[in-house]
Amino acid sequence: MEPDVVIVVGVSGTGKTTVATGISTRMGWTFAEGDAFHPQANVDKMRAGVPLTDEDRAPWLRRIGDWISEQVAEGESCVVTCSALKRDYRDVLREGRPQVRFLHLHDDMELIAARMAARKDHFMPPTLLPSQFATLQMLGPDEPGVVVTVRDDVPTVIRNSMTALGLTPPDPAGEEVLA
Ligand SMILES: Nc1ncnc2c1ncn2[C@@H]1O[C@H](COP(=O)(O)OP(=O)(O)OP(=O)(O)O)[C@@H](O)[C@H]1O
Ligand SMILES: O=C(O)[C@H](O)[C@@H](O)[C@H](O)[C@H](O)CO
Repeated sequence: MEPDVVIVVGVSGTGKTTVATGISTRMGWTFAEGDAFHPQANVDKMRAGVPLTDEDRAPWLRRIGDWISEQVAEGESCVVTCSALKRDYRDVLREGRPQVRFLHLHDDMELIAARMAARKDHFMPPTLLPSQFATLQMLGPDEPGVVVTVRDDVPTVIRNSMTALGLTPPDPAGEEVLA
């Protein structure tokens, strides 16, 4: 069977890591944290409160794409986080990888800013959130995937995301335990 690939996209703080790990656990898929593929210079820049440019993001997107290709080559279904704010970035991730679908987590800036403010030990400062929204191009109806609101609690957002993507956990009893 063809492996499934889900890329969880959206602005910083929208819950990509939280939801992607939830899907990975429930589905038994491999998971990668997109932030781990940033060159150190990108992390330093974001930590200093400076938004990344297209040039900064290019090597990062390539690395994430390479990781996905490795999973597919091994027949592994996978879920990976990557803000992929622009359609061009998502096109890079999809190019040559027909399995890719996007889960775009989204809500208004006020809600996400509050969650970022409460989050500890993360390099991304909440001051960068307005630039994330300014750069964001919403997932288009002609792109593969779904848009899900993140207003609900974590188990509900994970459940809504999986339903929207048509994903059923191999062991349905597992979901209650994890929720
Ligand atoms: N549905 C939710 N309800 C309440 N809090 C949430 C929800 N989803 C995520 N959070 C919290 O919001 C914060 C941001 O979530 P998370 O780190 O998963 O976002 P992210 O999109 O991966 O961020 P980044 O792109 O900056 O790495 C975390 O502290 C997380 O625990
Ligand atoms: O494209 C970007 O501007 C960045 O990559 C960010 O979105 C971060 O990777 C991440 O969200 C940090 O928390």
